[in-house]
Amino acid sequence: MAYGGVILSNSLSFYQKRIVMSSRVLEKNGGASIPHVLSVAGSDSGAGAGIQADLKTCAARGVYCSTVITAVTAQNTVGVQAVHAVPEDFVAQQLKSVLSDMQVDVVKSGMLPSVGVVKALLQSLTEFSVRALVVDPVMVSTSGDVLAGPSILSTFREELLPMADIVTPNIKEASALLGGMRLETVADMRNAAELLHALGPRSSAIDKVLGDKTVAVTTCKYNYLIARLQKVSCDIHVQVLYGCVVYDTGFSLGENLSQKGNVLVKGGDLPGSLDAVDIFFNGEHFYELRSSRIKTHNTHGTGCTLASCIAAELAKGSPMLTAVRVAKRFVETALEYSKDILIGNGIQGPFDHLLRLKSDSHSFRRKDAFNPSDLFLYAVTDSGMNKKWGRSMEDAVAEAIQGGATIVQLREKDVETRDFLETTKSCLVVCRSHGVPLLINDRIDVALASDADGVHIGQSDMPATVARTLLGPEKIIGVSCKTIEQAQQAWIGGADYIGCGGVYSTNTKANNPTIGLDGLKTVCSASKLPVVAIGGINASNAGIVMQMRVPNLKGVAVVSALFDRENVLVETKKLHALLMEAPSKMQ
Ligand SMILES: Nc1ncnc2c1ncn2[C@@H]1O[C@H](COP(=O)(O)OP(=O)(O)OP(=O)(O)O)[C@@H](O)[C@H]1O
Ligand SMILES: Cc1ncc(CO)c(N)n1
Ligand SMILES: [Mg+2]
Repeated sequence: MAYGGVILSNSLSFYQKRIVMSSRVLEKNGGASIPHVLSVAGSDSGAGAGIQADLKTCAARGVYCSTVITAVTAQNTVGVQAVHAVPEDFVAQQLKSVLSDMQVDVVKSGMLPSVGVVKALLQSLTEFSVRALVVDPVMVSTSGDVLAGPSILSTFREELLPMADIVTPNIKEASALLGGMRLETVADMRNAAELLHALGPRSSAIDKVLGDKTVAVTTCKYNYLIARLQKVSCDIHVQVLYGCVVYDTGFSLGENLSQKGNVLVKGGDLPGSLDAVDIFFNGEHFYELRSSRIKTHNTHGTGCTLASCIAAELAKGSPMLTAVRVAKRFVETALEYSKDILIGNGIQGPFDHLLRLKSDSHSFRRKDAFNPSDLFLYAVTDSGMNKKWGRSMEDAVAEAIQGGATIVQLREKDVETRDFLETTKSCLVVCRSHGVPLLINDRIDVALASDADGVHIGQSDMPATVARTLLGPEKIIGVSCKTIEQAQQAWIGGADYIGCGGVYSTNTKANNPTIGLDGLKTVCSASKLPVVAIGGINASNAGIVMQMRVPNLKGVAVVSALFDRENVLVETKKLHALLMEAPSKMQ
């Protein structure tokens, strides 16, 4: 059938232009388009909810997030102390700045403190097309403070909800939107979801469409498609724009887009419920989404997080129900991870979106990035030796530390990766409980996976600069160097120390030319990094190495002299005592 395909509303032609424009930009920069959520919300100074939660959620989900700030709140774990609404025209200005320049996939709204701000948002959505609108109808914080007053209700109901692809009220908000209806059970929540759907999402957009006899435009469709409605004769058909090519889907409006709106009534605050139950209703089916209720006080911002995660998943191309399920799981995981963290003195703390702050991985962490005096007695393990003497790696490490080792490196050339990772994790527990850093030889992947303190790499491993990029600024990187040039490269690459040797010949490294005491002296004198001497060092020659008193030499690294012995504890103690006695620059 004929559908003309040429009659475009202003917004669609704008969008078309933008597709063309952005493909030009992509061509020019050789870049790729990335999923993008625009969060239109309030700032929470405590950073658990609002804009800050949205930024962290999108970062955690791998989606870019731009922000339009509607209000600045003075807020903490106790409550909301003050609210400063951003002037409406300034909200409009921020919307224009972002939407006129960036290709936003999904808009997520949170705190909209006044009717004027809602109108500014609605106005921009008619000017700039996006694929979806997620509305979190924020009204009252869990602490009971009002973030958007009752005067907003009719605008929410009549103008914002109808534009939404999904609306995510909590129990109190659903009740307020439905004129104070009581919500006390899951059955009440279902009822509310149905009523809100009837009120709601997308319906008036469609009314507007039907009222407009020439052309109808809807702003979104998933999976990177933009849907467009067009009135042709008496039929309304849905057309889909993919890139700049127009397809007619053959669906008529009634069967398709009228089902588009979705409601999620969140039950985080449902009294007396053992599970955290949310009700999802898409106009056709109800889904009861359940997860176990995490016992924690750290739930501030769950609502904002859930909505921005839904937005992030939609931006990546997920269908709605999948996005909602992923988002619920994301909140549950973050709450479980953060249930014991302590931030603030109030009754409802924030949680950790990036799953990085937990105290047990930090309690014995080095405070400073790297302390060169840790190189004093450097124990390097060897699984062959431990096997020979019938002890586990964990026991060997524990004995070395008890004997005075100040840093440990796991040097395991012949173990399976899976076993190595498990061993590393157990050794980390031992090392952390003594505040001793644990490094991994060569295996950056194992260091990352186990969250060890760093790596020691050789000249044939990855360059220090690549290791630094992979490991980030906080991890320790040591590099084996024999020459001044290599030491210089290690410094440029962002290493923390160098291992210099072999000073004496050794069995632990085949075909490794020794550089002798002279070579060690030469490299140490030129090095900009602290140095640990390595290679054939034992109780009989450690004193000689140390008494050289060369600059930057901070300690000795030992393999066989500690681990190719029957009693690691005794040997380490012996070497430690010897090093302590020596009049050297090392300490
Ligand atoms: N203790 C909990 N354990 C597991 N999930 C929870 C818990 N509390 C809330 N949730 C989930 O978090 C999401 C947000 O729900 P909630 O009803 O708390 O929203 P909200 O009140 O708008 O949040 P807030 O105002 O704190 O930002 C829902 O999916 C809910 O089921
Ligand atoms: C700014 C802001 N937005 C949303 C909420 C709801 O949690 C909050 N407490 N603060
Ligand atoms: Mg809540």
